[in-house]
Formats: sequence, structure tokens, C-alpha cells
Amino acid sequence: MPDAAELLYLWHTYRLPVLLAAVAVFALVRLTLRARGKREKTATIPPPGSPGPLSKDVKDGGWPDVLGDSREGKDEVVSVSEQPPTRAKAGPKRVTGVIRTKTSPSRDAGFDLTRDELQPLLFFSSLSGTTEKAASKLVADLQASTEAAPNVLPPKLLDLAYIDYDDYFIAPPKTSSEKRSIKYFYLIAIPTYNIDTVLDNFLEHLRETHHDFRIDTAPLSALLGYSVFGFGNKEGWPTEAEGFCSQAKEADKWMAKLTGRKRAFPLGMGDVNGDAAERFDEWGMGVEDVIRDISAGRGLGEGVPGSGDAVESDEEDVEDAQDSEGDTQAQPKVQRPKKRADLGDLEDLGRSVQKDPSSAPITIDFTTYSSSKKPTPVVKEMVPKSSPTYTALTKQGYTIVGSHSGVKICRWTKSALRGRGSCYKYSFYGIKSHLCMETTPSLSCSNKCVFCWRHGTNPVGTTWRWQVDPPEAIYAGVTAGHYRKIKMMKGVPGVRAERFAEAMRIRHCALSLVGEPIFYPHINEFTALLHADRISSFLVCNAQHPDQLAALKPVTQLYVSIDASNKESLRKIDRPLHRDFWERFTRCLDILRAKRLTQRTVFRLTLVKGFNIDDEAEGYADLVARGLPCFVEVKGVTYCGTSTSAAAGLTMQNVPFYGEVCAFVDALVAALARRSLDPPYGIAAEHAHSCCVLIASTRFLKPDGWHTTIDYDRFFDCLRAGTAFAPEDYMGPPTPEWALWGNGGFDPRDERVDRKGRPKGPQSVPVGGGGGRVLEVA
Ligand SMILES: Cc1cc2nc3c(=O)[nH]c(=O)nc-3n(C[C@H](O)[C@H](O)[C@H](O)COP(=O)(O)O)c2cc1C
Ligand code: SF4
Repeated sequence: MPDAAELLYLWHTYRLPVLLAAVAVFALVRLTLRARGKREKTATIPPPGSPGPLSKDVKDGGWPDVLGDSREGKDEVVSVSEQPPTRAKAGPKRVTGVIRTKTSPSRDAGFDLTRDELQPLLFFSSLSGTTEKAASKLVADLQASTEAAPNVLPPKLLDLAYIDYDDYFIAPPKTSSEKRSIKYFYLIAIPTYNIDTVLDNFLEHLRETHHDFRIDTAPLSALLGYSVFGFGNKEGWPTEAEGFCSQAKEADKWMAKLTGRKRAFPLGMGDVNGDAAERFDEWGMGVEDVIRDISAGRGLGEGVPGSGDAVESDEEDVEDAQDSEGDTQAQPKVQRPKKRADLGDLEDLGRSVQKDPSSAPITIDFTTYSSSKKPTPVVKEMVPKSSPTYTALTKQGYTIVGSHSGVKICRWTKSALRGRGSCYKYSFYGIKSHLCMETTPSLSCSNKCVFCWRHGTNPVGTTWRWQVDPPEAIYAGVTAGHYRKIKMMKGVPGVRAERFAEAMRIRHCALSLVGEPIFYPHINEFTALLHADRISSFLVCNAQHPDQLAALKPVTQLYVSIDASNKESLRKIDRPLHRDFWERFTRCLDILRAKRLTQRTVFRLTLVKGFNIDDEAEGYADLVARGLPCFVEVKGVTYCGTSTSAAAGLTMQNVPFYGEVCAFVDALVAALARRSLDPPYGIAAEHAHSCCVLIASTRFLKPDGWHTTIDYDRFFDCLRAGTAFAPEDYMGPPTPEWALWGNGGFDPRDERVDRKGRPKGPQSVPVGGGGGRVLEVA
């Protein structure tokens, strides 16, 4: 044991390092304790976004207080991801990120008074005019009431039938100006139709955009706000549960998701047989107020995200989870409380409440739609008799067969009956127009081509979701409809008796009327019925359904429409509904390439000046090199002069002159020659008076000239034999002299007449085969 003197000696020797070490340890302990204390304090702040029942704390000031403080200017940033799990339970949604509370976007709506301009856009859809009329009036009223506001631009009216949804509903339109920037406010006024209309595509587009994992969760959040109004009819749909204004409700729901819940004014609904005018006026005044508020820098106010009402936003997210069910592509954006997904069944909900008496009361949010059981979907008719589509198509001369097929006699059939000329298919392939039936088993299609004058009246969709009629019934219906129309020609002056008699036996079928024939699920059975009656089949498809195309059995001649040479141009001209339209398109070309060895394949190019001609010859040549079709038909677009085509941006200026079509054909053939394809292509025939030229593979060039025609009997015999055969096996006799390139393509045995039926004397028809040579036609 050391004695006291020794201890004293040690102390004097080591006291300095001992004291220093003690001070250091003390300081370290203090620092650690202080740091821990700070974290615990932060953790008492509840998480944002509370979808579930509001706890007493929260109601009494817990969570709103936090917002309240911050609204007063405390520039607080809360790292929500640091919340302990127990807090997360109280507010089931777990969000990562920060809340910038000082400049909450809802308070100022993202509108900078110094440089922003507010552009109201009113989107509408209307079949019978009610909505259009109301929307036009609202635009005029809005303009008058906001004229004085220097930063509000005149409102614009946009028809959902004619706009490209991608331009407005994937992101707001782009604006560029150094000094000013345009911010958009969306108004949507739509009716509801429980039949297929353009509204189904619009809603589908919104839904798809929301579920598209490549697109931001709220791609329209840059909008200043939005509001929807619906027109419906309570006579047929008395309550919302029975479908009153159901499509407006759906539009409102998707817009809430896409904008990050920027519903600036509640969804309005009006009964066309009752209060529609009054409700619409009310809604109009409401949105006017909102626009005025935003433009004065007062923002969107309470009830929208960030303004303090978190209930609405989370309810919509829960519904989102339900919407995603079965959608394998949809990525859950936030973790959602599982229990909430079961809200659909109220009985179960009642039971669960009884089982757990301590459970908190359920919040009821009247702004959302997720709490009722979804009705079992009823498979609808594509074109029901009561629909405006039916009325429009029958007015245009179609006979609607069953619920999704149509037949019509074309102008060439009538012309041929009177000996006034057949269509280009007669010149190129020997099809007599008066023996031809034009039909489709699917009036619906998946494009909204700018040159399609039926756009707006024919139903459109990406998948078949309608009732399916049996092929036998369609066959019986369309042939009966065709014969009935032929019979009606009996008394028409000029109809030739022998042709009339011949016409009572259909020999050819053009599956190309309107819509997309291979959309019909039993297309193979349908063409088998045609072939069994020795009726040839020319089937045109729009290159958007590769699986159906691959599964298609041989037809006499298989077409794909090639409306553009590149993705961007195709998007503009065909306005496809499929997002992966280009991949679908190129897959179809590959399928056609394989099919060229077993049947005649054709690329049909429709030239539209200003859309798909300029500088595109090389691109088209690449597509031909990829698909190697037997034939390439090049045709100038036909202008129908309707308001519909004008609305789609088409005028007479877009119709190419025949000389321009010929020049394009020359350029295309030269581009093909540069690709050294084997066998090469050449210009075979023309039909000058319908502005059409035929480029053919030299597989159809024999020592005695082009053989573009078809031996139809041989085709049916090949089919019946059941063994493999090639297009060369049913090649017809030489193409007639008068149809060859440079000779015009009009059968001299027919009579040429002008529009009024007066015989045309020898006159000039520009023909191909030498740069606009002029032919004397008798
Ligand atoms: C075929 C058809 C189906 C309809 N379906 C519904 C419906 O499901 N729910 C509804 O509220 N109104 C429905 N309506 C009523 C229309 O939405 C209402 O007449 C509306 O005003 C039409 O607007 P528009 O003429 O501007 O296109 C339907 C009307 C028709 C002709
Ligand atoms: S594919 Fe035919 S029917 Fe369909 S939109 Fe285009 S032109 Fe019209």
C-alpha cells in the first residue's frame, strides 16, 4: 500500500494530464446528450398527409398548428422520413421529402404576378350540341369578365375530338418567352354517354397517363388549377349511382391525380332536362372568381393541397391503389394503408367496426368516389341503335349490321354499274367494282387519322371491349345489306342491265370501309366464309395490331396503311391511341415481311401535302426495305370537304396534284434502287383519275411484262388444296396495256363523264411514265 507521502508525490507529478482527461470526458458526454435531446424534440412533429381519422390532438391543433405556424412565415423544413414508426401509424401515408411551408404552392398557385400570364383553356366534348353551346357561351362570358385583368389571356375553346391529348394531358403546353411565361388553367365541360364516344378515349388517356410508370405521378401539377363540369340526363340516369354524369366524375378524379389535386373549383353537374343552365352558370361564376383570385395573387385558397386539408389528397391516393389492381405496369407511388383498400364493402366495414370498438370513427369525404362497390361491368354494344354514332353512320349511307359491322356501296360500284369506270383495283388487279362489296366487321379503330372524315363519328379504342357478333350473322347481314343497296340502283338512269345482273353475285370483298377489320376477334372465320363462297378478300389494316396480324390466315391481298415514314410524322397524321404505336407499326412491317412468301402483301401510302410527303421518300424506302411488300400503292389523299376534316387541319391545299404524286413515286423508286433490293422494284401501273400509282416487286414482272393482276379462281383452288402456296401461284394474266405506267389507267371500254354525268370528250389527263406527259383520252 502506498503511504500518504507517495500519493502526494504522484498527484503532483500527474495532476495536469489527469485534469485535462477529466475535462475532455465531461465535454464529450455533454455534447452527446445535447445531440440526442435535439432529435427527440423534432420527432414530436406529426407527419404530413393524414388520410385516416383525425386524432383529437390533431383536431385540437397538433398538425394544423404546425402548418399554421409555418404559414406565418417560420421557414421550417421537416424531414418526414425520420419519423419513428409509431407516428407513422397515426397518419398512414409515409412520405419522403420536405415540406416547404413558407411559399406553399397552393397559396400562391405558382403564379408570379411580375411575369406570369394566366391562360384559361376550356376543353369540351359534344355529340348533340348541348355542351358545345354552353361552353362557347362560357368562353365569351369569361373573356368579357377578365378583359380588365392585364395578366389573363383570352380563354380558348378546345374540342376534345380534335386535339392531340399528348399536347395537353401529359404535360401542360410549353411556353417560351424571356419576359413572360404562360401558366394554364384547365376547364373541362363534358356530357356523359354510356356508349362508345371520344370521351372513352379521353378518360382512358388520363388513366393511362396516371399509370404510366415512365411519367411523373402528377405531370399536370404545373397547371394553376382545373375544374370539371358534367352534363347528364336525370330522366335516363336519375342518380349518380345509376350513372348520372359518371364520365365528368371520372374526368374530375383523374385530373385530381394528374394535377396533384389542384381542383380549383368543385365538380359541377347539371341535368339537361332540369337545372343544367342554372348549375352551369353557377359553376361558371365560381371558376371566374378563382381565375380572378389567382391573377390577383391570392392563389387557390383552402381545400387544395398544401392549404391544410390533407384528407382529400390521401383519399384519392387510396383509390389510386384500387385502380392499380391488376395493372401490372402501375407502380405504387406511396405506401398505402392496406386496410383502406377494403373500404369497398360496407358490410365488412360495419363488421370490422363492431369487432374493434376502440377503432376511431371513419372519415367520410364527399369529394371522392372510392367508397361504393363498383358495379359489374356490362358488355356494351359498339354501335347501339340509339347512339348518335349509329345515326351519323346511317346518314352517311352505311348499313349497320348487328352491333359492330357495316356495309356500304362505294361510288365506284355505282359508277361501274353505269359503265363509267371502276376503281384503281380494277386497273391494277382486275377487280370489277360492280362485283365488289365494301364492308368491315369492326367499325371501331385505334387511330384518329387526320384525313379520316369519319373521325368523330366512328368509335375508337385500343382494345375490343364490346359485344361480339357471330361471323355467320355478320356475313349474312352484310351480303343482304349489299344486295339491297344494289337493287336500289335498278331504276337509276344509265345502269347497264348486264352489269346489274352480274352485280347480284358478289365476287370481291374490300375489308376497308371504316375502322379496323382485324380488330374483330373472329376475323379468320369471317374471311373463311367469304372464301367458301369464292369471294376474294382484300384486307386493309392500320399496322397497330401486330398480334392479330400475325394470327391472320391468308387473304387474297393483305394491306397495311403506311401513313408516314417516321415516328413523329406518324404520330401527327394517324394520331394513334396506342402509346407504343411506333413499336406496333414496325412489328407489323416485320410480320408482313414474313407473310410476303405466302400471300400478296401491299403497303398503302396516302400522301397528304404538308404532312407526309416532303423529304420522306428515303424514310419510306427504308420501310419498304424492311417489309419487302409485293406492292406499294401510292395515292393522293381525297378531300371530302367536311367541317370535320377542316377541324382536323385539312384543306384542299393538302391534296397533292397528280404530278406531285408521280414526282414522289419517281423519288421513292430511285431511293429503292439505291438500296439494291433483290428483287428490285419498278413502277408497274397507274390510275390517273384517282391519283394512284402502283410500284411492284419484279417478282411480278415476267418476260411479257407486268403481271399485277390476280387469278382469283386459282387463289380459291390453292386455299382449298390446303397446302402451302405463294403469291406467284395465283398471279393473273398480263396487266392490261391501258393500265400500265404512262397510259393513264382508264379502261377504254368505259365512258368518262364529268361530275354532272356529261360525257367528257378527248381531253388532257396528266399521266405518269415520263414526268407529267399528257394523254388524249377518248
Ligand atoms: C346514347 C346516350 C347515352 C347517354 N348516357 C348518359 C349517361 O350514362 N349518363 C348521363 O348522365 N347522361 C347520359 N346521356 C345524356 C347526355 O349526357 C346529355 O343528353 C348531354 O346533354 C348530351 O350532351 P351533348 O349533346 O352536348 O353531347 C346520354 C345520352 C345519349 C343520347
Ligand atoms: S384507320 Fe381508317 S378508319 Fe381508322 S381512323 Fe384511320 S382512316 Fe379512319
